[in-house]
Amino acid sequence: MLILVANLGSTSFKYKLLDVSGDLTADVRPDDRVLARGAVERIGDASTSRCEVTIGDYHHVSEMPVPDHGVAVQACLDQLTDPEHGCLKDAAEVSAIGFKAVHGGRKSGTFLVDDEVLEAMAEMNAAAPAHNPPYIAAMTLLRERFPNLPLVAAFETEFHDTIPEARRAYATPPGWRENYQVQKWGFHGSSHRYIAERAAELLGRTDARIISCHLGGSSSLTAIQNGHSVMTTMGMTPQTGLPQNNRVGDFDPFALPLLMQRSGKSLDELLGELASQGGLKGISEKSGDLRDIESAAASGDAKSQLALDVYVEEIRRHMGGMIVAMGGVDAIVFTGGIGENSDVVRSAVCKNLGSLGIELDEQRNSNHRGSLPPENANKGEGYLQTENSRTQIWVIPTNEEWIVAKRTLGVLS
Ligand SMILES: Nc1ncnc2c1ncn2[C@@H]1O[C@H](COP(=O)(O)OP(=O)(O)O)[C@@H](O)[C@H]1O
Ligand SMILES: CC(=O)OP(=O)(O)O
Ligand SMILES: [Mg+2]
Repeated sequence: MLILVANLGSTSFKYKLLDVSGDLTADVRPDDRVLARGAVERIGDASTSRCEVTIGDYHHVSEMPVPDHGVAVQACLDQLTDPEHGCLKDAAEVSAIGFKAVHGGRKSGTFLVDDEVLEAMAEMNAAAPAHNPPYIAAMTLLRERFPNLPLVAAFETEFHDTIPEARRAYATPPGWRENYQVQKWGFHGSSHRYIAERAAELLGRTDARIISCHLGGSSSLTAIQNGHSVMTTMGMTPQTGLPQNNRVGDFDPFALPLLMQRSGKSLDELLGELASQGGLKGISEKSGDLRDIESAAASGDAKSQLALDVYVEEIRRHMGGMIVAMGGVDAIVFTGGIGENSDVVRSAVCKNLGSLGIELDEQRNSNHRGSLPPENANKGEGYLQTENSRTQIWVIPTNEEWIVAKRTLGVLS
C-alpha cells in the first residue's frame, strides 16, 4: 500500500512516497519504506529554487524558478509519473495523499479532506497566511485532478492537545477562548512527535524530559515529557514564538495602533508586513535564509549578526522556561533545516550552560555523524555532548512524513 505525503513548508515543498504495507511496528526502518522523495527549496525566491528528486537509484538536482507551492506540487507529480525515471504508471497506484496540514482551528486532529475541512482551514487563513492558502490550493488542485483518491489532513496542532491548561490559555478577556478559539495551539506537531518517538528509541527510555528544537524556515521548541507535548513556543498562530524566517515571532499587539498612527498604514498592511517582512529577514535586512545570514555575519555584516543573536537569545529564553517547567532536561534535540545543519546556532544555543549540566562538545558539534554505530543510526543522527554533560544533546533529522503517513493510515483504516 502506497501513501504519498506532501509537506508544504513556509519556504519549501517536500514529499515522500512510502510503502506502508505490513506491520508498521516491525523492525523496518521508516527510511527503508521510502520509494521516492523530493524537495524544492527556497520557494518564492524564484531565481534560485533548488529541486531535488530521488527515485530508487535515480537522483537528480536542478535549479528552476518555482514561484509558488502549486508549481512545486505539479513538479512532484510529473517526477513520480515520468515514463523514464518515475516509479508510478498511474496516480491510482497511490492509496491516499497525506498532508502535513497546519491550522484547522476547530478541527485539530487527522481528517479526510472534505468541504468542511477546507472551510475550517480557510477560516484560519488570516491566522496562518504563509501556510493555509498553499495547502488549500494544493488540496483543491489534487481533489480536482484525482477525485477518487482520498486526501487526508494531519493537522500540526494535534500533538499539542496534551499541553496543560495553564500553558495553553492566554490571559485574554472573558469568552475569547470559548467563542473565538483564541489559545496557544502550537505547531510542528508531526516533527515534535517524531522526535519524541525517535529520541525514546535512542535514549532507551520513554520517560525522558526532552526539549525538541525544530529550527527551520519556521521554528518552534517543544518540551516533551513521557512522550507528550507539555509546552511549546508557538501560540495562536505560526507567526508567534521564536522569530521565523520572515515572520515576526512574539510581538506586543499594542504596538499596532501606534504604528497605524505613525506610519499611516492600515492594519492589514502592517499585519502583511509582520508576516512577510519580519523575522530574520526583517532584522538582517538581507534574507530570511539562515545560510545567507550566517555567511553575511561571518563577513562582518552587523545586522545579520544581530538577526543571528536575536534568534539564539529567543531560543535560550524559551529553553530556560521549559527546563524550569519540567524540573530539568534529559535531552536537547536539534532538528529542522537549521537545527540539523547549523553548528553555529547549536553552539551558540548551548553556550555557558555547564552549571545546568548542559555541555556541548564543539568537535562533535561540527562533526556529529559517526558518533553512533551505523547499525543504530539513521542518516544524519549523532550526539554532541561531552562525557561530563548530564544532559544529552542530539541532532536527529526530522521525519514529519513518516508521522503523517502513519496518521493517514489510521484514518483510512
Ligand atoms: N547548511 C545549512 N546551514 C544553515 N542553515 C541551513 C542549512 N541548510 C538549510 N538551512 C536553513 O533551513 C531552512 C529550511 O528549513 P526547513 O526545515 O526545510 O524549512 P521549512 O519546512 O519551514 O520550509 C532554510 O531557510 C535555511 O535557513
Ligand atoms: C508551522 C509549520 O508547519 O511550519 P513549516 O511547515 O513552515 O515548517
Ligand atoms: Mg518545515
